[in-house]
Amino acid sequence: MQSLTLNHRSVEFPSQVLLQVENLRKSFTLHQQGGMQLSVLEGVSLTVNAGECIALSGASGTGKSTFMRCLYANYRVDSGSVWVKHEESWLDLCQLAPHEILAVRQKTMGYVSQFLRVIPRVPALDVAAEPLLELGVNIDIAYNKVKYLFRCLNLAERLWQLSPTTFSGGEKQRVNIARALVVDYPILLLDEPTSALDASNRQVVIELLQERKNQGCSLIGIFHDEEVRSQLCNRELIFNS
Ligand SMILES: Nc1ncnc2c1ncn2[C@@H]1O[C@H](COP(=O)(O)OP(=O)(O)OP(=O)(O)O)[C@@H](O)[C@H]1O
Repeated sequence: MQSLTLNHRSVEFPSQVLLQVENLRKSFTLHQQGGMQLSVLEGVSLTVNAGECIALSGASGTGKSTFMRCLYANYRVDSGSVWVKHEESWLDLCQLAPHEILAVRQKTMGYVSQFLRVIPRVPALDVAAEPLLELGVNIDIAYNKVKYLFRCLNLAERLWQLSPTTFSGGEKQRVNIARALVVDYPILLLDEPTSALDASNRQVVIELLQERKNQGCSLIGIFHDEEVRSQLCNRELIFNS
């Protein structure tokens, strides 16, 4: 067991745990509907160990994406905690200042969103290398790592120096995956990472993610694809309306 004190609270989790969600509650205020409160998460808890893959499952509209956004601290929660093992400390993401959240995102928690945000004129190589460069990694090392991932993901070499603005959905998705895998994050959040891919590229992504799992990375994701779920996931967290 590891015991640390932070934010006036002592937390203790077994050493294999990387993420601990406690009693998370999130509601939305619908301002356009007379300030009506929509309660989406009503006390969700989850423990994730190193090397585990958890699928967030359940019908449409039950709160899977909302939960993911809370895990990445995109949403302010009503109550509850998201404890993350960041370097050797336990931090509650729900209590952190913006610059501390940024540090967790840079080193500990990667996120593969469904859609790549692209900037015209920035080449795919730079888009994918950016998270490593922000960590101060030498540019040649960063480019080599991205090139390795692009090759694994069958992204045609003629595209590497082009901005992904005009790429197909599947090409953009592979750039996005390379961008998330370029850093060895201990935790990866995945929002339908293979939704735009054909079967052979999907299999490549499954294998790359399996490799990360074997190295001890925790994966938490929304995987509508049954093939991805069956090959990767150890457990499901089922959301109900
Ligand atoms: N920013 C928001 N403001 C108001 N309501 C929201 C907001 N985001 C989500 N909701 C509502 O919260 C509920 C859960 O949405 P969420 O996107 O988390 O579901 P989901 O399980 O991911 O659905 P799907 O599988 O269709 O993507 C829905 O009723 C949705 O309308």
